Amino acid sequence: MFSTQRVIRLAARSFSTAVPLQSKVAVLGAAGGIGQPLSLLLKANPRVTDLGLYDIHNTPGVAADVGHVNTLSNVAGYTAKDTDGLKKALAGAELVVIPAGVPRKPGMTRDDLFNTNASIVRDLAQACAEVCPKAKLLIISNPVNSTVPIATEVFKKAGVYDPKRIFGVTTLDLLRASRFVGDKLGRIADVPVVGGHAGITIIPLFSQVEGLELSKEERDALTYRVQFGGDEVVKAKDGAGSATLSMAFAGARFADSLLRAAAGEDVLEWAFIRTDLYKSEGVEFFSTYVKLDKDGVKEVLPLPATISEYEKDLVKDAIAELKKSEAKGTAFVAGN
Ligand SMILES: NC(=O)c1ccc[n+]([C@@H]2O[C@H](COP(=O)([O-])OP(=O)(O)OC[C@H]3O[C@@H](n4cnc5c(N)ncnc54)[C@H](O)[C@@H]3O)[C@@H](O)[C@H]2O)c1
Ligand SMILES: O=C(O)C[C@H](O)C(=O)O
Repeated sequence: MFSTQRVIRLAARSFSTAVPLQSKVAVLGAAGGIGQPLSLLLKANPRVTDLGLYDIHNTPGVAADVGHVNTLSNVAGYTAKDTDGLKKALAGAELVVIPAGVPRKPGMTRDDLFNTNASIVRDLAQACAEVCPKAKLLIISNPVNSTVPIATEVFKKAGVYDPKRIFGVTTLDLLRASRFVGDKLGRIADVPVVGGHAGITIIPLFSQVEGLELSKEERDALTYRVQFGGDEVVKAKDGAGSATLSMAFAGARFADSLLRAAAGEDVLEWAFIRTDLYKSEGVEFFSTYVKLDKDGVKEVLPLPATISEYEKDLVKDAIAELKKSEAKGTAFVAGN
C-alpha cells in the first residue's frame, strides 16, 4: 500500500523537485476534458505555488476537488459569473495555459473549430494582455496553427507583444512520436517533432533518433500515425471529444519545462513559436527546437542539417499549409 505522501511524491517525480520561486499558473478552460486532469497534474507539481482556475462554469467544483491534494499550493476557481473572475484567475500569473474551446468530433479537421475557438482565444488573450502581459502563454486550443497567430496579434494590438512568451503547445505530438517508436526500439527515446499542429504540418524527425532503423514502409506508416494520431483518439472517443488525458500530461510537461527554465535550468523543448526561420517563405510561426530561460524563449534553433530528404519534403508541404492557417488567424484579429 502506498501512503498518500508517497503517491504525491510519485506523481511529482516526473517533474523536478526543487521549489525556488513563487509560481502562479492560471488555467483557462479548467473545467474541461483537458483542464481538469491538467489542473490536477499542476497541483502535483511542487514548483507551482498558486493555481488560478477559470472556466465559464463548474470551476469552483474542480478547484475544491483538486485543492484537497496535499501539496502546499493554493487553488482558487472562478467562473464567468464571478465579478472579475477571469481577472482574478489571471492576476499575478507567471504561466497561463489555455485549453478553452470546443474539441473535434469524427470527420472534422482542427480548422473546422476555427469559427468557435478563434473568438474564445482572442478574448482570453485580450484579458491576459491587460492583466498579466508578462506571463508566458501556453496555447492548447485548436487550431493551434491559427490560434497562436491570433493571440500574437492581440498582444501586438495591446502594445505588449514579446515573441519569447507566446507558445503553441505541440508536446502531444512529441509524446506520440516517442511512444509509437518505443515498441520498435524497446525503449523510450525523444523524437523531435517540428512544423505545426495539424495533419501534414506535423513532422516527426525520425532521422534524428540514434539507433533507429526504419524501412521505407515503417517510416511512412509511423509518420502518418504521428500526423494523424489525434484522429485516432477522436475516432475511438466516437463523438465524445478528442485527446484529453495525454494532452493534460503533455501540457503539464511543457509547463514544467518553463518553470524549470524560470528557475535557472537549461531546458530544450519543442514548441510552435514566432521565428524568422521560414519568414522568407511567408511563414512566421513554426514549431522547432527552442532553448528556454526565465524570460521564455532564449534561442530558436534551426532544424538539424542532418534531416533526411524525405523530411525536407515534408517541411515544404507543411509550409504551404502553415501559411494559410497563419494568414487566417492574423486576418481574424485584423477584422478582414
Ligand atoms: N494542442 C493540442 O495538442 C491539443 C490536444 C488536445 C485538444 N486540443 C484542443 O483543446 C481544446 C479543449 O479540448 P477539451 O477536450 O478540453 O474540450 P472540452 O470541451 O472538454 O473543454 C473545453 C472547456 O473550455 C471551456 N470554455 C469554453 N469557452 C470558454 C471561455 N470563453 N473561457 C473559458 N473557458 C471556456 C468549456 O466550458 C470547457 O469546460 C480543443 O480546442 C481541442 O481541440 C489541443
Ligand atoms: O486531434 C485533435 O483534435 C486534438 C489534438 O489536436 C490532438 O492532436 O489530439
